[in-house]
Amino acid sequence: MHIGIIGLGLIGGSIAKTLKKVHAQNSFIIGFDTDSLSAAKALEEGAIDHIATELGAEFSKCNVIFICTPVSSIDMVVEKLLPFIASDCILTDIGSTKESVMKKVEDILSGHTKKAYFIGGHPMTGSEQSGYEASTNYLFENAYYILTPSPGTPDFILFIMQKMVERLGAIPITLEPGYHDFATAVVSHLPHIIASSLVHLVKNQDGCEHSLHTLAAGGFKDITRIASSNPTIWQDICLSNKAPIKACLENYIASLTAFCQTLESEDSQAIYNFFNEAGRYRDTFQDGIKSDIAKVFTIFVDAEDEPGIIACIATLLSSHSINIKDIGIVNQREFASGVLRIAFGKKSEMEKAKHLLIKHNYTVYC
Ligand SMILES: NC(=O)C1=CN([C@@H]2O[C@H](COP(=O)(O)OP(=O)(O)OC[C@H]3O[C@@H](n4cnc5c(N)ncnc54)[C@H](O)[C@@H]3O)[C@@H](O)[C@H]2O)C=CC1
Ligand SMILES: O=C(O)C(=O)Cc1ccc(O)cc1
Repeated sequence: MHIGIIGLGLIGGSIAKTLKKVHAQNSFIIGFDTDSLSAAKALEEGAIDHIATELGAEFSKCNVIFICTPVSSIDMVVEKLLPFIASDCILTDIGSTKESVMKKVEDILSGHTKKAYFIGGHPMTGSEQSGYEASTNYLFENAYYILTPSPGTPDFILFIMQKMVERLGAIPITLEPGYHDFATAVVSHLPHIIASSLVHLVKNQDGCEHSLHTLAAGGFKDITRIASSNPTIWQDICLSNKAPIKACLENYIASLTAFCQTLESEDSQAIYNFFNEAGRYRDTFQDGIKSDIAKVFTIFVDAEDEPGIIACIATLLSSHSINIKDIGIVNQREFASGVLRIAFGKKSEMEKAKHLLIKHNYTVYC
C-alpha cells in the first residue's frame, strides 16, 4: 500500500510512526513537509520511506493520503495534489474542524475533472506539544477517531477508512460534520480558550514579585496544560469554527454570570449543588463509560460456506433500513465453522436484525 502524509508534525509524524509499527512490510510512506528538517528526521528514523520534493507526481501511486497540516492550508494542499493523484485515491485530513474545511474541499473537487474521494477525519487525541519531535507510535491507542463522510462518500470508502483507523489503534466514530463542529466546540475548543484565559488572568493580575506565578500550582497547572498548545493551530481552529465556538462561549459566560449571582446571594445550597453535580458527572468519565455514539452492538450468524452469504445478509438488512457498522468472518475456536460477525451502531438495530435473520431461518448468536 502506498500512503502519503503531508505535514509531519505531532499528528502526521504519529500516523507515520504508527503505520510503520503495524504495517511495516506492506506500506511505502511518502512524506512531505514545508519544514525540511521534520521530513529529514522522519526519513532518518524510518517513519517514512521517501521525502517528496513538492506536492506533485511523487504522490501518484498513493492509495491513501493523510493531510496533517494546520486547518487553513488543507484545501490548498488538496488543490495542489489533485492533478497528480490516482482517480481512486482516498484523501483524508485530520483537522480539528470539519464543516468549513469539507465545504472548501468539496468545492474544489466538484470544479475539477479528477474524481478523487475525500473523507474528513479527526483523531480526538493529541497534546499541547507540537512538531515531529513530539510524535509517537502510540498516540492513537484507544482514542476516538471521528470520520465525517459527506453524503456522496461511498460506503466502501468509509469502510476502508474505518479499517485504517483501527490499524492505527483508534476507535472510529462516524459523525455529521456540523455535529462534529458543535461537539468539539464544547469538549475541546472552549476548554482551550478557557485555559488560555485563566493564564491571562494570572498574568494580568500578578505583581512584580510574581507571587501568583509562584503559587499557580496543582489544579491550576492541570487545568491550564493545554494553554501551551501551538498558537497557529488554535488560531486556525477558532477562525474556522467561529459560530459554534461563539455560541458555546455565550452559554459558558451565562453560566459564570449565574454562578456570580448565586455567590452574591450567598445561596449555600445552590453553591453546593453546583460543585456536587459537576463532580458526580465528572466521576463518570473515569468509569470507562462510553457514550452511545461509540458503542457497537454485535451478533454472530452461522454462515457455512454458502457462496454469496455476506451479500444475501447485507441485502436483507439494508432492505429493512438496518445499517451495518461492520461485518466480517470470525475464525475463533468457539465457533466450529464459518461465522459472520455483524456490528450495529444501535441496540435497536441489532434487535431488529436478530429477529429478521431468525425469521429467515438463520442461526443467530448474541
Ligand atoms: N495538536 C493536536 O493535539 C491535534 C491536532 N489536530 C489537527 O492536526 C493538524 C496538525 O496539527 P499538529 O500535528 O498538532 O501540528 P504540528 O505543528 O505539530 O504539525 C504541523 C506540520 O505541518 C507542516 N506544515 C504546515 N503547513 C504545511 C503545508 N502547507 N504543507 C506541508 N506541511 C505543512 C508543519 O511544518 C508541521 O511540521 C491541525 O489541523 C490540527 O487541527 C488534530 C488532533 C489533535
Ligand atoms: O492535549 C490535549 O489534551 C488535547 O486536547 C489535544 C487535542 C488538540 C486538538 C484536537 O483537535 C484534539 C485534541
